[in-house]
Amino acid sequence: MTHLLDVDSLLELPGIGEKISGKLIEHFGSEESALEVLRKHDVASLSSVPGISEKYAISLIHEVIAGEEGVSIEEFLRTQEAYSVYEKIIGLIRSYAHTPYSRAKISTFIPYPSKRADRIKAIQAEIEDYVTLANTLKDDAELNAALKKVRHLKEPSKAVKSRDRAIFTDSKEDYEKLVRDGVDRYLDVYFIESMGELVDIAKGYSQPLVLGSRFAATDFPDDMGFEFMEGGAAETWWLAPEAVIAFFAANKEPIEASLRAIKIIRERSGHVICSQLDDAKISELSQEMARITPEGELEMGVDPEVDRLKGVLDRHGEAFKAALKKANADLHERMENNTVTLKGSQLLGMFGEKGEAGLKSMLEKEVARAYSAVINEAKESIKAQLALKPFEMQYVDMMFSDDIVYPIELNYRAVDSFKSAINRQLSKRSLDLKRGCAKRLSKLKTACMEMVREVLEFDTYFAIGSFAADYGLNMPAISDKAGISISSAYNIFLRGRAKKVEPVSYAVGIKTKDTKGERVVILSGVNSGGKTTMLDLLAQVVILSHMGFPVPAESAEVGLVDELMYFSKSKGTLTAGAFEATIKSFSSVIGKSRKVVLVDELESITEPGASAKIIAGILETLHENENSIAVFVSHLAEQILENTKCGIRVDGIEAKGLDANLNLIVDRSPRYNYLARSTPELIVERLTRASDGDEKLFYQKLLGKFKGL
Ligand SMILES: Nc1ncnc2c1ncn2[C@@H]1O[C@H](COP(=O)(O)OP(=O)(O)OP(=O)(O)O)[C@@H](O)[C@H]1O
Repeated sequence: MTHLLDVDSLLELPGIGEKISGKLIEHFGSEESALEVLRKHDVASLSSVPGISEKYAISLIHEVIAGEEGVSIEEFLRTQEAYSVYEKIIGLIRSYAHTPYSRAKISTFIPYPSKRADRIKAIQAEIEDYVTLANTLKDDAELNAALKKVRHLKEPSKAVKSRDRAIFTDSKEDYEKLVRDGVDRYLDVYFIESMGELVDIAKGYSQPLVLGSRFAATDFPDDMGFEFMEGGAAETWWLAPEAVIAFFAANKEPIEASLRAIKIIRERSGHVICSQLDDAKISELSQEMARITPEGELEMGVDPEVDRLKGVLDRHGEAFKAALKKANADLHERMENNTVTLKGSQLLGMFGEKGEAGLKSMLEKEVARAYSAVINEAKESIKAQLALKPFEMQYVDMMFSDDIVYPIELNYRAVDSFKSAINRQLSKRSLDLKRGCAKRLSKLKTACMEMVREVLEFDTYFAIGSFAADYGLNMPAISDKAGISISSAYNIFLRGRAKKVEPVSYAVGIKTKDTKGERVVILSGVNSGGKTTMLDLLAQVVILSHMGFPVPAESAEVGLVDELMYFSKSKGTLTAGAFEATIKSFSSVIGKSRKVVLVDELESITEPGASAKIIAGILETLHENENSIAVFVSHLAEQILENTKCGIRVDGIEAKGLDANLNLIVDRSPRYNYLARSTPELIVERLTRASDGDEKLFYQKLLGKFKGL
């Protein structure tokens, strides 16, 4: 078995060839990152690689575990039925997980053999805490809703590049660092070698930033607006705060959901989670996250000035249009109501030397008052509507012509200057605020990623705890010698299938007040009594307890083994070839290894006489192995016992009678040392009670035969 810690190439791992290795490296970026995913047993990430199914990802992780722990799932679950029971249990637990990550991770829990009793006990201790926790929190709707939104954090896939800002550097080192940190995804970054080159390219940007001191002393044209900064020292949060914020913005939902989940878990259960982030850090991170939108912008309400400027940009068009419309209407109305009275001399002046010009200037004076009044009203309304500051009003002033024009129109150049001025203010103020935000967030990135990982890990254990709490499971006592004893137990697969599940008690290989700890037993009983259900239950108990999980019993003791063999009922008499194959598969019971063997009605593989001999032989072999226990369900107990001399116990599930609805009343717990017969008598009694007339008389006659009448 290959341990991952000793491996530096994926190809050294079993199950990974050139093709898969290539896919993993391409997807995770490097061989080391791919190995890290395997080391973390992260099935969800593995199965997100195109071409890798979840089933294959799970089997790869099982290989990894086999290498790390020196155990393998196939060595424990030795038959297909044993594996099916394991898979069904895992399926049930998976339905309690809230995230694809934890759902997949649950499939990495496996049963351990007896040599890993330490591991089993360690898992037991951990799971027990989560069962207690789940009893408090499993139905907490808020917590469940929050957990559903948690997923691994990812680097943002798309970046919006600034068109105004760019970084120029003459240092190859600085340039490479900027590219490495992903700053070039958000701002253009240039490596420049000459001043001429710098000036040429920088012309295209309104906020060029030069890193390094080489060009600082140079005289540049004033209007280029260069900002200079020492290279090396500049951090990403300052140079491109959007690069830092983008990560948190893209992951806003899972981060905020994790924060909510942590708060609920801490407040409502006191469970220790994410100890590296105390309550103060959690609130700091929550506050920072509340400041940014999923698009990486500042949330409304963070800064009133940014909100005002954004409001101006959003609403200025409408405000200008409305003010202009009103100004024209007002001017029209004022002039409608205006009459101009001319004195006689003014009237005569019209025909004098200055003629029309004199009249126009006289009328202008009359209109000017009304014009300036409506223009002033328009400006005031724009100022009030957009909450403009005095210096911003300069641009508004320039929008209206001093000369009277009708209809009044806006000077669109002035409108553009106004918009640019507002935009400049907004980007400067946002940049300052984003830098503050990015500075604080950049310090929290590692802790934040760790936090989300822990919450996902929490959900895995919380799902196991919730499953155990929901099914009322209890931790079994673990012992050394092969054996199982369960009391008030029930088969978890019956839930939802049987109307009312009756708890059962049973023991094999462990001494109780009714048994001597016999290790090999035949379980006989009425049809539909619950024998198969009992075998399934025993398999569940063996698997769950070897995983370190609680079992479906009020109390249980389980002796650790190394293998589980479960053979289910064969569907009818087999062909000679299939019969041979089945007998061969039973040769695996040979050997002294510690094992639990469960077999359901092996007799149906061939005719009863031959079956009884074969079963007797197998039971004898198992009886010789001190380290194994076996339960064989069979209707041939008497014939089997005739074929062997070794002391095999026979237990029975017995029908006690018929209930008011003529259904069999079965005591589902096997009676020890009791050969339960199939109960044709009860069937005949049922027919008697359910019929009348001649038919009833006929059944009564048959019943009489049973009663010796
Ligand atoms: N403890 C129990 N509580 C409630 N219902 C049960 C219980 N055990 C078994 N049953 C129900 O009884 C029915 C028969 O069970 P099962 O198939 O295990 O019987 P069986 O003895 O193996 O029958 P057969 O001899 O016909 O194979 C099933 O429908 C099962 O759901």
